[in-house]
Amino acid sequence: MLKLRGGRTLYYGKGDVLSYRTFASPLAVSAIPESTYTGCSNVIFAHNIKFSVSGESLLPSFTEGDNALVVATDSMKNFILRQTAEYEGNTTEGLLAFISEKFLERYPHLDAVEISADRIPFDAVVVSGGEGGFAPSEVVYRRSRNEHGSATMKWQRIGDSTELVFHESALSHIQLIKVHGSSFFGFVRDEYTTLPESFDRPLFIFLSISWTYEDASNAINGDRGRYVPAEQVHDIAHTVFHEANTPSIQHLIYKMGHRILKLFPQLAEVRFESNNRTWETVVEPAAPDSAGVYTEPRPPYGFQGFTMTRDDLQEQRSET
Ligand SMILES: O=c1[nH]c(=O)c2[nH]c(=O)[nH]c2[nH]1
Repeated sequence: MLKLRGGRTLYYGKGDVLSYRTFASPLAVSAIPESTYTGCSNVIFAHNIKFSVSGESLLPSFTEGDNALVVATDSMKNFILRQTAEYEGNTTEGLLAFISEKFLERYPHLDAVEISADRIPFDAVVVSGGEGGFAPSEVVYRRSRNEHGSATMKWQRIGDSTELVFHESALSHIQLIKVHGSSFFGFVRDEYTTLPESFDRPLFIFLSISWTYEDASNAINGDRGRYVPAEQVHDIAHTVFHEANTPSIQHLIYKMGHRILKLFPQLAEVRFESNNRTWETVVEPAAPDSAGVYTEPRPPYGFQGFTMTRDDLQEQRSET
C-alpha cells in the first residue's frame, strides 16, 4: 500500500465483496497446443473482490476520529457492485482497472487503491441436445470448486492521472499427483541425511503460479488478443508434469515457467510457489504400475519458490 509522508502506511476497505455479474462480453483467446481452452462466454462473470483505499486526507480519521472524508466501506461495496454492471469488457483485470479508475475519479481526495479479485468459477452443465448429442447449456451453470484465476492491482494518483503501480495475475491452490515418473536422487548425503534416494516416486505437489505482463493493457483489454487465461496456464502445468520425468520439484517448476514464457511473449515474469506433499508409502508397489498404498504425509512439508523472466529464455538450457 501507498506510504504517506513520513513513511506511514494507512488503508481501509472491504473484503469478500461477492459480485455475480451476468452476460459480460465473451472472451476469445488464441489456442495453444497444451489446452482446449479458447475463451469464455462470460454468461456468469463472478468475483470475490477485496478493495482498499489510502490517502493523506484520511490521516485525521485515524488520529482525530474525524470522519468527514471517510467513504464508508459499505458505500465502497455498493460502488463496486453497481459499477460492475457498467463494465463492458471481458477480463478480471479489466474489471479491477475499471472499478479503480472510476473510484479515484469519483473521490478525488483519495490517493490510491489496492484491489484484488478471485474469479468464482461456474461451468456450463452438459445437456442432451435431443438427437443423441450433448452440448453445454447456455442457461444452467454449476458452481465449481476448482482452481481459478485471480488478479491484484495497485493504482495511484500521480498529478492529474491515475497510474497502475503494480499488477499480478495468478492461479493458486493447484494440487497435482503424478503416480510415477518422478525422481529425487543425487542430493547431499551427510550425517543428517535419512531420506533414501528415489528413482520413481509418486509426486504430489501444491502449486501457485503468478504472472506479470510486459504491458498491462493486454490483461485489462481482452480484445487485444494477448490475454493469458489462467485456464491455459493450468493446462501448461498439467502437460509439463505429464511429459517430463523430473529429478526434483525445483526443476519441474523451472520447466513449467520456461514453457509459459515461451508460449506467451506478452509476459515479463512468471513466479512459482510449490509445496511437496508427496504421500507417505505404506505398501510399496512391486512395479511402477502395480498396486501401492499411500497415506497423507506427516508434517513438516518442503517448499520451493522461483521467479523467471524473459532472460531465462535466452540462456541455453535443455528445454523444449
Ligand atoms: O523435489 C524435491 N526437492 C527437494 O529439495 C526435496 N527435499 C526432500 O526431502 N524431498 C525433495 N523433493
